[in-house]
Amino acid sequence: MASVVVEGLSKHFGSTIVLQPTDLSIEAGEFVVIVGPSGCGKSTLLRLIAGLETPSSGCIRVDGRDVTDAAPASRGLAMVFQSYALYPHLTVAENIAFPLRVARRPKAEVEARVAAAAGALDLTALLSRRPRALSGGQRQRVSIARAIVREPSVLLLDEPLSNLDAELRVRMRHEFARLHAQLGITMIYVTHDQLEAMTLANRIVVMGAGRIEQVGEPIALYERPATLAVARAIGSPGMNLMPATVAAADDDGVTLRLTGGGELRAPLRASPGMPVTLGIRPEHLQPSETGVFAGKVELFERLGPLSFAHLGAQADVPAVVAQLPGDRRVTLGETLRFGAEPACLHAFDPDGRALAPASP
Ligand SMILES: Nc1ncnc2c1ncn2[C@@H]1O[C@H](COP(=O)(O)OP(=O)(O)OP(=O)(O)O)[C@@H](O)[C@H]1O
Repeated sequence: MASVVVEGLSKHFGSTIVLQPTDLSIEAGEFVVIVGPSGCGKSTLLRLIAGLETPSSGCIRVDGRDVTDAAPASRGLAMVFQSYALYPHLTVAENIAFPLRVARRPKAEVEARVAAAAGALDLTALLSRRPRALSGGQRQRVSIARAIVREPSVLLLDEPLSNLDAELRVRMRHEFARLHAQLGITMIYVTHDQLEAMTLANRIVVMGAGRIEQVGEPIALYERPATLAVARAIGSPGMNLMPATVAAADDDGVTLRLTGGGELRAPLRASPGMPVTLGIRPEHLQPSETGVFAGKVELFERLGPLSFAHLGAQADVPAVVAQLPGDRRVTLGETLRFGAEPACLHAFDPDGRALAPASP
């Protein structure tokens, strides 16, 4: 395993800036997940680290060694792609062995390493099959085995599960967690999937429009998103966001006035008069006779253990999604009203930065 450090790394294609100068430091053995909206530059960052793109500026170090100008194969990294890119005419064993054959490793070493990689990915019984005789999940496991067979110090994964069905995604998610624990390898993993990010990552990197918005432990990003983009990226269903104004401020916090009406106290720091975006997660809304979040139920989703009520916007209240217990009965068109604990409220300034706590 190895550390990966990028400094001032940027990429533009012609006049289009795809990645602003970026710093990121990943420790040896860490599992880092990169999330962010489509087109924000996640794959570009991964491809730059892999050496599949040439940076416009900056440098990349793997375990302290500057690899910015090194060929991909000499960086000590391996990459797993969304499309498994297996050779259809080769067996599973031959596919896994391929990188070792290209590197002209001795036969006995190839056999031993293929057996070890196949064992780690539970593929031993399938070694003589060809890819067309495998399920999607098995194919993806072969592509991972092929990536780890050279014992890379860092494994880069670009949306490795996005071609799989929901059940397989869950199984493979567990595989990745197990593989990381077993091999202790540094992993950098790009995904759109909330659950993959929250459950697999030691740290999540949230990207937005060509730059890193925030880096931190999953629960820290969930509890204290530093920007509006992070608030949107972490949590499912997403945080409810609505316009408000700072009506008053004192040492204990602020009074926020919703644009449509209604006031809330929050232990945050801001100047009176400032327009803000108020944020509250669906799971933090509590049924309350006097709450300011209210509306008619337009959509009700029952997931079993819990439910989500989507309340339509009214003249004086914004649209919100609220989480309810799974056994709660709700009729469409019924009016529900919710309040929230002040400590659960988030607010973001006009530049999208989270307001600081009133007492740090
Ligand atoms: N070779 C290229 N030439 C021009 N623009 C490119 C090139 N490759 C990528 N881009 C642009 O760079 C931006 C970032 O692309 P990238 O694939 O890194 O995004 P992403 O966050 O991985 O997106 P997604 O989640 O949809 O895969 C996109 O707007 C894309 O169109």
